[in-house]
Amino acid sequence: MKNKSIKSGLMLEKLEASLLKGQISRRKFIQFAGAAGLLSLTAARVWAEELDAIRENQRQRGASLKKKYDYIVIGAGSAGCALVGRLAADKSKNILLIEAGDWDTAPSILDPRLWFTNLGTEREWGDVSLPSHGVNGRAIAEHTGRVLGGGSSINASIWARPFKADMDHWAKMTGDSRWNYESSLEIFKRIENWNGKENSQYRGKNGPVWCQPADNPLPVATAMLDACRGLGLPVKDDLNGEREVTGEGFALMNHIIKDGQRQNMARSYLYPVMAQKNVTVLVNTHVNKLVIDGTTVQGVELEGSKGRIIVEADVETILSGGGFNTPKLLMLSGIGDEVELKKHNINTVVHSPEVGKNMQDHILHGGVLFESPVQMSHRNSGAEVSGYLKSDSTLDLPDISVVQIELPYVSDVIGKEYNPPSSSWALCGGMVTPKSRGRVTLQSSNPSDRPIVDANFLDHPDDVASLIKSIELCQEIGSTQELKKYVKREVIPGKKLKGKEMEDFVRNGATTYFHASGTCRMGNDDLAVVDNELRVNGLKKLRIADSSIMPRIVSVPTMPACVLIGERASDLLA
Ligand SMILES: Cc1cc2nc3c(=O)[nH]c(=O)nc-3n(C[C@H](O)[C@H](O)[C@H](O)COP(=O)(O)OP(=O)(O)OC[C@H]3O[C@@H](n4cnc5c(N)ncnc54)[C@H](O)[C@@H]3O)c2cc1C
Repeated sequence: MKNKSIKSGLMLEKLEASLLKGQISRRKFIQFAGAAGLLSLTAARVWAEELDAIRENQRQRGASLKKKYDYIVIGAGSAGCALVGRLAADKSKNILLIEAGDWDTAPSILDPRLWFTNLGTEREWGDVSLPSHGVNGRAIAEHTGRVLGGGSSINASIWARPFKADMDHWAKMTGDSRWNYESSLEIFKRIENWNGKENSQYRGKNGPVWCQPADNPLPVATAMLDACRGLGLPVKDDLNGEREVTGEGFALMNHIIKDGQRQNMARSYLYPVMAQKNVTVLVNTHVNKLVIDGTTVQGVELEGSKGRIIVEADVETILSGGGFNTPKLLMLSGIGDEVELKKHNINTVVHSPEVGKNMQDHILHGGVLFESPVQMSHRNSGAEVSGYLKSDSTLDLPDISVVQIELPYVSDVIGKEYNPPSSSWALCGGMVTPKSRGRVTLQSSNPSDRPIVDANFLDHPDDVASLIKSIELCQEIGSTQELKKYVKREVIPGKKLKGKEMEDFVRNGATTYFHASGTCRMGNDDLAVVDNELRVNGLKKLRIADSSIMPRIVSVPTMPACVLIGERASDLLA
C-alpha cells in the first residue's frame, strides 16, 4: 500500500517536472495524470496551489486596507467563518475579517489524527484556568484555537448537533422561537454536506460542511457498539438526527474529515468566498479594542504588521472571538461590570455586570483505561464512538457522555499515579450538563495580557454525581464479553471504587472537552449581555456571534452549535 503511494507520488513528480519545463501543457498534464490514475493526488495538489494563490491575493489586499468596511468581523473561528461565508454572498457589501492567528496550513491541522499536537503551540491561546477546588486544586488548561478556522482547525473534528431540549431552552431564554429546535434543524440541514446514510428528515446534503460517520473505524470501536447493545443501551445508526429528539444514544462519531483531511470551517465557508473582491481577511492581526462614540460602535483598533490602526465599520461590527476573547474585548472597551472595570482604570461605557460570568464547560474524565493485547494505532481523530445517556430518566437532557479514545488518555494526576502502558485505550466518562459556573475577568487593561479564567470546575455536587455514574458505566462497558478481545486488563482504576476513593478519582481525573461557552449570555432579561438578535445590550452597531452567547451550554461538543450561531447571525444581518 505504502509502496504504491510512493510510486504514484514519483510519477506525479515526473509529470509535474515536464509541466514546469513546458514540455507538456496543463491540459495534457491533467489528461496524463488522469490516465495514470493519479487524479485524486493531482486534484489535491491543484487545490493546494489554488489555496496558496487565494492566500497570496489576500496578503496583497490586506496590504492596502481601506479606512472603512461595511462589516468588520473579529475572529475567524467556527462561527466567524460561517458568518463571513454567508454574508459575502451579497457582493455589494465589503467585509473585513480579522484573525489574530496565522493561516491554517500546518500539517497538524490538515491531518485530524494529529489534532492534540497543536496544543501548547502558537495555534492556541495557552490559557490555563485558576486552580479549582472541585478538581482538588488543579489548574486545568483551557485551550482555544488561535489560527484561521479557530477551534475548528485544532479540535477533535467531531460533529455532534445539539439536542432538541438544548435548542428549545435557548428559545425559552430569549422568547424567540427562531432559536428552537425546529428552526435550528432547518439551518443544520442547509449547513451540512452529509456523507452517510441518506436521511432527509434530519440531514442536509447540499451545504458547505462535509461530515461523515467515522471512516473505516478500528474494530475496537464497532465492538464497543456491540457491547452497548448487549447492555441494552440505545445504539443508533447515526450519532446525529433522531438522537437529538429521543435524548439518548450511542453511535459512531460524525467527523468533519474528508479523504483523511480536516474540513475546518475556513475550508467549508471562507476559502470559497476569499477570491471575491468584497472579502478581506487579515491574519496575524490582533484587535485590541472597539472604537466607540457615545454608545455607537464605530470600528476597531487593530494591531498587525503596520502597527496600531483604526478601521471603521459602516454597518456593524461583529465579535466572534470565542468564549474567552469576546468578553475580554468587551471589558477592554468599557463594557462590563463597572466595579471590575474600575479596578483597571477603564471607563465604563455600558455597565453590563454579566460580561464574563456564566462560564460553562464540559468535563471529560481521563480516564478508565484498558490494556490492549496488541498496540493499536488510532484512526480519524482517535475518538470514533460516543454516546449520551441520562443518569436519571426524569432529566430533560443526558447528563452523561462516554467517549472511546483509542489512546491512553489520562489527566496529569491519574497518569502519574497509574503510569499506564502505551498500548492502553480509554473509555472516558463525561459530564455534559454542568451546573458549576465559572467566570472570565481582566488581568489588566493591556490588550496583550491574557484574561483570568476561573472555570470553577466541579463546584456543584450534581456534576460530580453525574461523573461517578459515567465512570461506573465505562467500567461496565469495558468488562463486557464483546470487548474481551481488546482488554488484557482494566488498568485504571482497575477495581470498583466507592465513596471518597471514587470522588477523588473523579476530581483528579477531570479534564475539559475545551468547550468554553456562555460568557456573554443571550437572553430577554435585563442582565443578558446580548438580546435574541445577538445585539449587545446598551450599544448600537455591535453584535456577538460565537460560543460566548450560549445561555446554557449545549450538551454535545460545541462546534456545530457555533456554526449555527454564525449562520443565524448572517440571517439576522441580511
Ligand atoms: C482542543 C480542542 C478540541 C475540541 N474538540 C471539539 C470537537 O471535536 N468537536 C466540537 O464540536 N468542538 C470541539 N471543540 C470546541 C470547538 O472547537 C469550539 O467550541 C468552537 O470552535 C468555538 O467557536 P467560536 O466561533 O466560538 O470560537 P473559536 O473557534 O475559538 O474562534 C475564535 C477566533 O477568534 C480569534 N480571535 C480571538 N480574539 C481575537 C482578537 N482580539 N483579534 C483577532 N482575532 C481574535 C481566535 O484566534 C480564533 O481564531 C474543541 C476545542 C478545542 C480547543
